[in-house]
Amino acid sequence: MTTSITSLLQALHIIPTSSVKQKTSQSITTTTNKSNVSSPVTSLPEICLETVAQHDDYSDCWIVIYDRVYDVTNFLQDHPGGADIIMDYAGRDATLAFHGTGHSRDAIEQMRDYLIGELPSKERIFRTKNTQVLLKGIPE
Ligand code: HEM
Repeated sequence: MTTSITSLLQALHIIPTSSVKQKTSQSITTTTNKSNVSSPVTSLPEICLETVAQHDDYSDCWIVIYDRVYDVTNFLQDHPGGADIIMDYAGRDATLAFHGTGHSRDAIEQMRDYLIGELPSKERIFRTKNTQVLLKGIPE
């Protein structure tokens, strides 16, 4: 369970993917993470929730997942779960619905194609300084 949460957080670039510390009975070794995860996002434009809310229809649909903003307008018709289910969250935060649906690693990788920005720090829920504290126990 911890492993799958760690993988999800790594794939979403909430925690680093570069290395994974593995505890063995004799020593702690550091190994390279060989999973097929692209390099972390560096800098993204800040987009506030008020702006996201203005993009809430089929011809212009933005959503927020884990404090990152995605323009999914061109993906709606290709979404395997259908356009309507995403439209329920158009212009809003869809993190819990996205996470609750149990998307595959491929789906998480695919999100990158639609990434356009991230929330300003004061509007973030997941990627905050406190999150870093909460994630302290998770291997980097
Ligand atoms: C950029 C955002 C999204 C991407 C790239 C994406 C991608 C995908 C992909 C590739 C699948 C196929 C199964 C899998 O590989 O996991 C899928 C299925 C699904 N997605 Fe999404 N999705 C996105 C957002 C959402 C959101 C916001 C919701 C919910 C509100 C959602 C609900 C679902 C559901 C219910 C399925 C299952 C469809 C089925 O198996 O019948 N998705 N999505």
